[in-house]
Amino acid sequence: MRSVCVVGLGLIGGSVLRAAAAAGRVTWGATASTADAEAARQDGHDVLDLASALDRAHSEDALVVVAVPLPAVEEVLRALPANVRLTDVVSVKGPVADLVRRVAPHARYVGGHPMAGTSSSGWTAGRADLFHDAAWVVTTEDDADRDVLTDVVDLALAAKAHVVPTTATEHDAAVARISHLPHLLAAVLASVGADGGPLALSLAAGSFGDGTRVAGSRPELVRAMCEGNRGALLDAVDDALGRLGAARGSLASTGGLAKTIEAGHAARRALVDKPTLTDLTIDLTAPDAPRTLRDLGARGGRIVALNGTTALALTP
Ligand SMILES: O=C(O)C(=O)C[C@]1(C(=O)O)C=C[C@@H](O)C=C1
Repeated sequence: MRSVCVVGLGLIGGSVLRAAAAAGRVTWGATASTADAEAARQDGHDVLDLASALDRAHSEDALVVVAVPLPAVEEVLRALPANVRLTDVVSVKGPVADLVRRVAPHARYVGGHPMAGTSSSGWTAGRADLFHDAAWVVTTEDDADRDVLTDVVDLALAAKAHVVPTTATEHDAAVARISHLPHLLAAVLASVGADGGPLALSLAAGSFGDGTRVAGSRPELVRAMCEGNRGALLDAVDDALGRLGAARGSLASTGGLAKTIEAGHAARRALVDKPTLTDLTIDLTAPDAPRTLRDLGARGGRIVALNGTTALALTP
């Protein structure tokens, strides 16, 4: 079992460290936050300064997991020893891959992104079970290091997530729609509601609470996430504005909103209805493995188990 070094011990990094430790891995971490470091140590985890944590990762051939916000990634990459096994959990993949190519081209990098979180932050908000049943994206570019790909899949499965393979570009376009746009819409919705005054807020119930939950996240983290995916997010915002404009038009002219509401209802049902899955075995070391995995991800398939060099995957 590969050892795991987590850099950044906030909600996500702290949860990765806990999950890996709970799965029996040797783990240690590093963080620039004194509060997170103290809290993690109090919970019995090994927290080192960044240089020592990375040195140890190098000498023990561990997997380094970068779990800091995008604006802080470059500094961590600059501190990396040569040829280290590297992944990250940042919510955009293209910009991180570009940084790795520019700043740490020697790193053996495969991007990752667990699709789980809460609106809380910091070590104390983390949980070992945060990733249970969550999707954990693994980027499978054609030149992906097969060994590190296996390490990242293995870590995700140890955290009881399932792995969704895709490319950085496809990932960024997808999360713009299902994560970054919702964060932006939640911020807008929260402001619109609050501007309704004390009466409106005193009446706020399920729909307003659900729709604005993530507006409670730390603003600088949401900002880093959205700005880091600017191009894809602008496309998603344009799409949303177009649909909102059409809905406004039909509400104003005919009073009929049926099309918008029925389309949304069908889309939501498709999200909730689980596809039927069948077993499939993939050799992760095969030359065409990245492409095979990407095809699987594009069809809504996922990796749910690893057996040596093979992944047992389920596909619709
Ligand atoms: O559930 C939440 O609070 C989240 O915001 C989690 C969420 C999302 O669903 O948008 C946010 C960012 C992560 O990169 C992945 C998942």
